[in-house]
Amino acid sequence: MSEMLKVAVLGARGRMGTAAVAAIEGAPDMELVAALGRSDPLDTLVEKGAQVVVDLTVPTSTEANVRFAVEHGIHAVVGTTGWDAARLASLEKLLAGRPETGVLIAPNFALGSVLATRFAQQAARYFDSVEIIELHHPRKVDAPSGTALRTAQLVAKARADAGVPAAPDATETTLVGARGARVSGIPVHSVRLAGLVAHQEVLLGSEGEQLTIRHDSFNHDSFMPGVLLGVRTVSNRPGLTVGLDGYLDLEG
Ligand SMILES: NC(=O)C1=CN([C@@H]2O[C@H](COP(=O)(O)OP(=O)(O)OC[C@H]3O[C@@H](n4cnc5c(N)ncnc54)[C@H](O)[C@@H]3O)[C@@H](O)[C@H]2O)C=CC1
Ligand SMILES: O=C(O)C1=N[C@H](C(=O)O)C[C@H](O)C1
Repeated sequence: MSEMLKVAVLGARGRMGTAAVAAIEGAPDMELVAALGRSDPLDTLVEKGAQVVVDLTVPTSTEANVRFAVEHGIHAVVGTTGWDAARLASLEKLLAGRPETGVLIAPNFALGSVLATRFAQQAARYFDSVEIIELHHPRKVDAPSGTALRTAQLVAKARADAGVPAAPDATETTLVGARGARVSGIPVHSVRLAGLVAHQEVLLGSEGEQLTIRHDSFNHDSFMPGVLLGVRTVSNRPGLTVGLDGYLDLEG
């Protein structure tokens, strides 16, 4: 029998962390060696011999956690938001000195969400206008969501690559924020509403028609197959991968 993969979770008592701990404990090929909260020392990862760490913490903690893991040769699967271009570039530099270590930064682990973003990329060039609405529970600490940021960046790139002109918009706003925030030129609107979990709509419009690409996560279990896929794959993918789509065959 092959050896169990030793996995640790950071942010283990949060919404995602709690679900990840249960998923890892239920996986026949994994052993949960540490489940750490905010005040637990990162040295525990080394003491417990973690091979893969799953970071599900907060944007202000995640970079230091991942850097610690990489510096100690531990692969990292990261769901936490807050990884802007500067942080990613700095992490890539660190990984260059650790060529055997893999890091996955996944803005969204739900397969449906990954597919929805891919479909939006594919559709982006065919419509005059694109806007994104992301809707989440009110305890979410950041806005816009990491998923919306990535979707907007990929949609904008697809439109730029195809030479699509900027969306028509003659509006003169009388209140700041009325047209959402611009991410790579794409308007992104954030809704925070009691009862919601994680949802996103990409609205694509042209004269006389609209395409809506919507994904809904109704609970945190929706993210767990992606987390487990990340944990199983990361050690075979040295360097930095951004987006779970990097571990999936979506071309077929
Ligand atoms: N990639 C994905 O599919 C998903 C990503 N997320 C993201 O994951 C992150 C966590 O989300 P939630 O679980 O909803 O938040 P949460 O607030 O329920 O949990 C975060 C936990 O991390 C702990 N924490 C903070 N700093 C820490 C540190 N240095 N070490 C260990 N633990 C620490 C907090 O005490 C808290 O228990 C957010 O950035 C969220 O946007 C959430 C859902 C899905
Ligand atoms: O905080 C959340 O809940 C979520 N965060 C991620 C994001 O910001 O995109 C993923 C998902 O939307 C849930």
